[in-house]
Order: sequence, then C-alpha cells, then structure tokens
Amino acid sequence: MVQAKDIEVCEGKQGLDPKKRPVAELIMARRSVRVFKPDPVKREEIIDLLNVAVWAPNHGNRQPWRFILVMDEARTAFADAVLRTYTAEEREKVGAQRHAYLAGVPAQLIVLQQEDPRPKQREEDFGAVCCLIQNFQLAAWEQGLGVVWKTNPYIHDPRFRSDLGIQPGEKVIGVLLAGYAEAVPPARPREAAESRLTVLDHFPLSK
Ligand SMILES: Cc1cc2nc3c(=O)[nH]c(=O)nc-3n(C[C@H](O)[C@H](O)[C@H](O)COP(=O)(O)O)c2cc1C
Repeated sequence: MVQAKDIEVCEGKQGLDPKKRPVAELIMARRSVRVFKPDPVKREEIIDLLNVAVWAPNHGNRQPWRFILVMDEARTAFADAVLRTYTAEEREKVGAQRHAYLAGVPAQLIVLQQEDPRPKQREEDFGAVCCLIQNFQLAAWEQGLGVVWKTNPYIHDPRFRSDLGIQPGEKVIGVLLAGYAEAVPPARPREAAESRLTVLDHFPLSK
C-alpha cells in the first residue's frame, strides 16, 4: 500500500528515511481510500485496530466514544437506511448507484462522540474522537487496509440515527469506510507548514 510516489511530496525537505521515521512515513503515505475490493475484512481485524485507536489522547481519560460496526449481511440494511434519508429526486437520480456502493463496502464503522453537556469538555471530547479516528486510519493503513472518513449529510438525519440505534446525546463524528483498496488516489500536496507559521522569538511583539 505504501507507495514511493506518495511520499515524494515531502522528500528532500524532510530528509525522510522511512527506517528512521516510520511514523512520519506512515502519516504522509496514508491516503483516503474510496474504492474497495470486494474481499471481506475480518471483524477481529477492525476490533484490533480499534484497540490501537483508543490510545488516542483524551482529556480526563473520559474516552468519549462508542462505535457501531456494519459488516456482512447488515450492509444492505445499512444502505437501505442511508437511502431512506434521500429525497425522492435523489433516490431517482443516484439511489441505485449509491446503494450498490454502500452495500459493497466491506466494513463501515460509525464513530460516535458522547456529548458532554459542558461546552469545554464537549470540545475536548470532539478533539479526542478526531485523534482516535486518525489513529484508526493510520493503524489500518499500516496493515494494508484502506479507510475513508465520511461525513455525508445522512449522519445528522433523525431517521438514520433511529435506525442505527444512535442515542440522544451521541453525535456521529464520522462513518469510516474500510476495506482493501482497489484504487489509491494520488496525494494532494500540502503547503509547507512554514507558510502558516508564526514564530514568536521575542515578547512582547511591540519591541
Ligand atoms: C472531518 C473530515 C471529514 C471528511 N469527510 C469526507 C466525506 O464526507 N467524503 C469524502 O470523500 N472524504 C471525506 N474526508 C476525507 C478527505 O476528503 C481527505 O482526507 C482529503 O481529500 C485528503 O486526502 P487524503 O486523506 O488522502 O490525504 C473527510 C476528512 C475529514 C478529516
């Protein structure tokens, strides 16, 4: 899965040596995968990756997450639930194609945040869940499994929430589509961080 062309974007500047910087290489090589082989993914593999991902930093060790894993026969019912959120026009236009796509994704993981009523904690918890998702994506890529983090409008739909058993006070942060990659998109270059960096080497600024 790791392709040399994917890390060229940052080569030279970073003096990247995968042997010395395996985490850096993994971060830069990972791509969002949207086209999957039909090969099944083992449930144990997803659970193993989640058990890596839960080592995400999270304030107060609140571990503010919950997961719903959609696999095997449940995939068709999941695609049905997504399509129920579409307008008649959308169903007519893209329904069949979307249904076939969703029902064919080997595994879909719905990642939920438990919404703390306290704004500060809720914000921290959102950050923690995002860290967990990136951990999952990286750990999956390392194992040769492709993932894309999806935030389609259906995640907010009350009917979808009810169909999936999502409780009041739980927020869908993403649906992670996972499987073996049929196609890996090329890397979209990132701007060098320096262009967005302000270094404060003296203080106060007015001096
Ligand atoms: C919060 C968040 C939401 C995203 N939602 C979607 C989505 O709904 N559909 C999609 O195709 N990709 C989605 N992505 C993936 C981005 O499109 C992807 O990360 C971006 O194109 C950069 O590509 P890369 O991940 O291969 O580097 C999302 C990513 C993040 C972080």
